Amino acid sequence: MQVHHLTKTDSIAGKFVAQLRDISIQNDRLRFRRNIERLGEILGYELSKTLSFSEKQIQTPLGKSIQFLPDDEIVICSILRAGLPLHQGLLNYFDDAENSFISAYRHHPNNDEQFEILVEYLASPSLEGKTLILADPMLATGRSFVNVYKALQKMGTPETIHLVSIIGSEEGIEYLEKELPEKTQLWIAAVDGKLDKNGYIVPGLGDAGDLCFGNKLQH
Ligand SMILES: O=P(O)(O)OC[C@H]1O[C@H](OP(=O)(O)OP(=O)(O)O)[C@H](O)[C@@H]1O
Ligand SMILES: O=c1cc[nH]c(=O)[nH]1
Ligand SMILES: [Mg+2]
Repeated sequence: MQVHHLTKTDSIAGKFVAQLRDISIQNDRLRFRRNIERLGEILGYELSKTLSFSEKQIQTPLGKSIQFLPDDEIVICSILRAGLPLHQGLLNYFDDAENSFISAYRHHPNNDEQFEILVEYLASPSLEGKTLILADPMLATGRSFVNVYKALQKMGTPETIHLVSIIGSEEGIEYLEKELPEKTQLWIAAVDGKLDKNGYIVPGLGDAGDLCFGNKLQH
């Protein structure tokens, strides 16, 4: 797996990540969602440089212009809930992409720290031969990305797989490297060192789904 780590080099993306993390700013839900969306736009722009381009002739009012345009058939798939604003950011740039939605949540069967990832809802076009962009802002244990990837296999085999995320853990990235095809590319804004006993990224940002949309009951 190739890892593209955005905030290794300084850019305005670092400010958006800082605002997502900052407890004095992150409870402004509108700003929180918009910062995820902005990072989706930036990560989407970066990954667009790896698409396949071909020459097209464009007629302007004054003449003809040669432009190189992407040929990839893109499907953006986001993992509910927290993937929604990231999905919107990607869709702002890949506006003619097809779209998939899939749910994944942490189910705590014994009301303790142990959890399993349940994947239930899936709506997707065929992925056969296409460029799949799988979006989830948090990559903690990596089990949501992997379980979702497995659930998507019945929709066909994508030609290219891009994972887009905002904050990941080193452990989660190692798990993806073991479980996902080698050709997978990960586009991520920041990588943190640790997970706590509840599987949350430290320092991370907290619970991305709740910060976007409000608390949910555990079940
Ligand atoms: O790498 P993992 O250990 O699988 O953790 C990451 C997952 O956890 C969060 O979802 P959550 O289950 O909180 O659902 P939500 O988006 O509905 O809040 C996040 O959005 C990822 O999907
Ligand atoms: O740190 C984490 C881990 C899982 N889900 C989140 O929203 N945050
Ligand atoms: Mg959550």
